[in-house]
Amino acid sequence: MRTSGLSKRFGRTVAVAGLDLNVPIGGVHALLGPNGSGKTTTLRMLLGLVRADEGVMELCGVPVPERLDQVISYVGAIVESPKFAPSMTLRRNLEILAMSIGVNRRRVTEVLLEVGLGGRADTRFRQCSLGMKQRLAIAATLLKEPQVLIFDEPTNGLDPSGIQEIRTTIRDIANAGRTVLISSHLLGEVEQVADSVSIIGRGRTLMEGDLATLLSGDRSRVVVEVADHSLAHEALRQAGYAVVLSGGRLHVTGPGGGAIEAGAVARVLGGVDLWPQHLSVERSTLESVFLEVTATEHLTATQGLPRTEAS
Ligand SMILES: Nc1ncnc2c1ncn2[C@@H]1O[C@H](COP(=O)(O)OP(=O)(O)OP(=O)(O)O)[C@@H](O)[C@H]1O
Repeated sequence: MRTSGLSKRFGRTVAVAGLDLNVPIGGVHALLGPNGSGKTTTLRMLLGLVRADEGVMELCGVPVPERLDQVISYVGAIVESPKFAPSMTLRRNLEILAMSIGVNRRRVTEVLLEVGLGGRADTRFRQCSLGMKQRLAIAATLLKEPQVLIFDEPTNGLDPSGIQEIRTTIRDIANAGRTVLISSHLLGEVEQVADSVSIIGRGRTLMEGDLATLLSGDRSRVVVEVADHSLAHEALRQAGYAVVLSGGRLHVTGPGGGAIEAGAVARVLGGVDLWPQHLSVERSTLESVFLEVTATEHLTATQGLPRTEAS
């Protein structure tokens, strides 16, 4: 899946602003962004539910929406809550759906097993927990044996055990060789389930890549506390570091987010006669990467700053 320069406005609201997205084949890819950053609109455009103003998109290797009809049967999606009959069992709900889309009834048992509902097939829909209902929705998308699954905020509104169930289900689907694209604003959830991630903010891609690489040692940062933030900030910036002030401390990352060494940071500060009261190295978590890239975005947007900085 791919988008390039994808844009969409709703009246005066810019929902998606030149979004470039590359979703690898296989595994779980997460579109991660704050509320209103354009995740749902992007998924809806990929599925032909909303028309893009500009840009190009590819789904399963073909341009969409132009040739969506050729690939839509390879794609299963949940972008809004599907409707099921409350008084019918899970199996019956899926059987009716299977008949309506020309899928053999035998497939119903398979998909129930795939989402871990094999033992609950005869439970009525209205007696199910929210987590089970969401797994049924996922089972419905699997009926056609799609290569690609697209789930918008799949754990929205679920309790911790429901979230855990969906996470396991999504992992199982990806482990079976399918590509799963999910949107989420929940960092912890994404960190536990995704293989790769696109961090988006205000309709644009801020960072994208393999999760393990994003969190690797190269992206660790040095946290320092000094008497004069402005002087330290300027000296570090001139030495090529990116600096964000947070919680009264400077968070320093290497040029372009590259490798950073605490000793080198201390030398720069010593060069302007600043001796840190605190200096530590922090390994990256998805939360720290997310805060770093979205802080840059916020500062750039609100203060017109040309690069990662705060004072
Ligand atoms: N149909 C619409 N009409 C008008 N504005 C819309 C419409 N759909 C989305 N928007 C606006 O576009 C922006 C992006 O919304 P979108 O739902 O794509 O973001 P999101 O990242 O999915 O957010 P959330 O996590 O809250 O679902 C928001 O400002 C939203 O209010």
